[in-house]
Amino acid sequence: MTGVRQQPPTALTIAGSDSGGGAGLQADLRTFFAHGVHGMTAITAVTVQNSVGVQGVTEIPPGVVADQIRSVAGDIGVGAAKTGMLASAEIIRAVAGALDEVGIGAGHPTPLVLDPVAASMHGDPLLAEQALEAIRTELVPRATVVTPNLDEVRLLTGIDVADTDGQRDAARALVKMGARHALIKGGHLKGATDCLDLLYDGAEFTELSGPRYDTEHTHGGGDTLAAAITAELARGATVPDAVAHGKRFIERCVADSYPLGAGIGPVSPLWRLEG
Ligand SMILES: Nc1ncnc2c1ncn2[C@@H]1O[C@H](COP(=O)(O)OP(=O)(O)OP(=O)(O)O)[C@@H](O)[C@H]1O
Ligand SMILES: Cc1ncc(CO)c(N)n1
Repeated sequence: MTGVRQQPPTALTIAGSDSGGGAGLQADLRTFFAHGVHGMTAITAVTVQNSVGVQGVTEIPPGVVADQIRSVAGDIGVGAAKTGMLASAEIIRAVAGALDEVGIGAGHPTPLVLDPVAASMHGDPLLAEQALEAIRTELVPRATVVTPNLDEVRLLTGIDVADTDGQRDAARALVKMGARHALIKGGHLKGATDCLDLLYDGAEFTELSGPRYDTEHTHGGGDTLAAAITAELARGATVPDAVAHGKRFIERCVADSYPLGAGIGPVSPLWRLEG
C-alpha cells in the first residue's frame, strides 16, 4: 500500500545561486529541508562563486524571475517567502509586482523575510548600487521582517552601528521605512565577545544574545538565519518565535561549520538531521 501524505509546509526563496554551494539559494534549500519544509526557488542570478570569492554574475531576466514566483504560488502555494540576492533594480521591481499579485508580503496573508544582501562576505558586490533605493522603497515596506547585517544597515540607513544603541537606532530607522519588524544582526560588531542580534517590532526591543564562536567559516550565515526564520513562519510560528528559533538554529550551524576549498567554509544546518 502506498502512503498518502499531505502537502508539507512550503517556503519560497527568491535568491541567487552560489556555485560553491555555501550561500544563496543552496543554503536556503538546505535549511528549509532541515525544517521539514518543501523549498521552492525563484532564481534571480547565477553567480560563479567559490570559497575565495565571486568571479562572475549573470542576471536572470526580470520577467522570468516574476514568472517563477507566479508559477509556484499559483499551483503549489507559498507558506512564507524570503529574498536574498536580487542583483538589480529591475529585478527588485519585478519581484515587488509579482509579490503583490500573489499575496506575499506585509499586508498580505503570506509573510516575507527580506534579507537585503548587498555583497558577499569577501566584499564582492551582489547588488547594483542604484538598486539600494529600490530595496528601500519597493521591498522594506513589504517586509514582515528585514534582516540586515551591519554593512547593509549602513547602506540602507546611513547609520554606522558600533554598539547595541546603534543597533536600536538602525532598527527604528528600518521600521520607520516601513518594515513590520527589523532584526539587526551583530555578527560583524567589532570587539564583541558575544553575538547579539536585536529585534524590534515598532514598540519593543528583544535582545537575542549568544556565544561568538571562534571560526572564520561563516559563509552563508545570514542566508541560513533568514531561511530558518522563513521556514518557521511557513510552519505557522509568530515572528518573535521564528526569530528566537532562528538565532538558536544559526548558533548551532556556526558551531558546526566546516572548511571548504582555500577560503571561507559554510555554516551547516546538517547537525539537525544527525541522529
Ligand atoms: N562567530 C559567530 N559565532 C556565533 N554566531 C555568529 C557568528 N558570526 C555570526 N553569527 C550569527 O550568525 C548570524 C548571521 O550574522 P552576520 O551578522 O554574520 O550576517 P551576514 O553578514 O548577513 O552573514 P553572511 O554574510 O556571512 O551570510 C547572526 O545571527 C549572528 O549573530
Ligand atoms: C548567491 C549568493 N547569495 C547570497 C550571498 C551572501 O551570503 C552569496 N555569497 N551568494
